[in-house]
Amino acid sequence: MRDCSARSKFVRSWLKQASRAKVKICFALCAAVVIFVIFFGHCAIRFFQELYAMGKCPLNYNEKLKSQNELDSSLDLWSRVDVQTCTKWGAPIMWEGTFDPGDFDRHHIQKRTSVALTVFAIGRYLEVYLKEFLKSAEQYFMVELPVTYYIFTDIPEFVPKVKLMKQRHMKVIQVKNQKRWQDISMLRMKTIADFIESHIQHWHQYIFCFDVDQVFVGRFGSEALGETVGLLHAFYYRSHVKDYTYDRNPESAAYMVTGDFYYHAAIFGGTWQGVKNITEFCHQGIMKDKEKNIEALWHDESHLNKYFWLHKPSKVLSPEYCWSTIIGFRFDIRVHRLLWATKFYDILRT
Ligand SMILES: CC(=O)N[C@H]1[C@@H](OP(=O)(O)OP(=O)(O)OC[C@H]2O[C@@H](n3ccc(=O)[nH]c3=O)[C@H](O)[C@@H]2O)O[C@H](CO)[C@H](O)[C@@H]1O
Ligand SMILES: [Mn+2]
Repeated sequence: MRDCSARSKFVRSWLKQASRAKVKICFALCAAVVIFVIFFGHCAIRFFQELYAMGKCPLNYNEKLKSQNELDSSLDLWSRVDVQTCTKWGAPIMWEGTFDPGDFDRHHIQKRTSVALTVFAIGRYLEVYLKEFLKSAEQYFMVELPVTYYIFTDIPEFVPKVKLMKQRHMKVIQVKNQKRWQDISMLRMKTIADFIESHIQHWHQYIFCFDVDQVFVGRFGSEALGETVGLLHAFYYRSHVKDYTYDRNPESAAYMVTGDFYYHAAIFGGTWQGVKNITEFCHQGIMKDKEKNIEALWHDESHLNKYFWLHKPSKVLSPEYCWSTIIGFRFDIRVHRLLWATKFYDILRT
């Protein structure tokens, strides 16, 4: 009897000690996670984000896209099973490994494709970013094709001289500066729409519109060309749709409840007709908001997201096409094609 009660006493005290040890281990683990998150901040959160699966291409295994465009239907979508390689409406999402760069280049050289690149460098953005942007574009942007850079600036005389390759041209267009950086960013839509009407439609089949605060570091080639082209935002391509930062104000023309992806406005493109539709739509939305004295959460980007929700892009670029090293290493980003430059908002923005 006595033996039995001594044993149960021993077991109880052992259990007590074990549960105390468990509590201590749990506490230590929680503290480690909190310290990791505090010290590595956003990086820690983004590290865990990679574990969140992207959507799935709705085709059967090894099936090709059913596109009228022979190049899209030749894409090897199943060479990348770690990422989403097509959208639910059948547009390709361009990832390293899914396309043959030579096929696209040969096709566009034969079609005599000519590309316009628009970039705005207003105020201090001109001296800080434009030279590196242009120099790197000469190395990596559609190098097999004729390209004209259209540079919109308030101080044309400060545009840097950059040596251009054969078939490459540069034109500088003077525009007014604006009091607020938000207006500089938003007014680009109107300026681009007008310029397509007055000039680009007569000279180029395709146009790509870029932010200036970025640098090309790898091929950004003719595989990116399509009717309308949107870019997956590097910070959100593995986020849940409810975490996308769409405009949530029902009063705004950019208001969205849900969507397909979160697109980054630092790059968009397409045929001149496609980009004219995009930029006119965004400008009209921006003006409707101005009449109500409101502004969408992420300005032109919120309106661009609304456009691509209502009118699906015919091609989507993976975040390889505009990566931010702040996010850190990701297994699915096999090449960097363009990188965000360092942002100096406090000294650059008006
Ligand atoms: C992380 C982040 O905050 N992203 C938002 C921010 O992008 P960004 O922080 O990338 O915006 P940004 O400062 O690069 O401005 C957009 C572009 O407008 C031009 N520019 C702008 C200001 C200026 O004084 N001079 C000039 O030339 C320039 O080409 C620049 O690249 O703002 C955009 C406004 O559309 C979008 O809302 C983006 O989601
Ligand atoms: Mn930018």
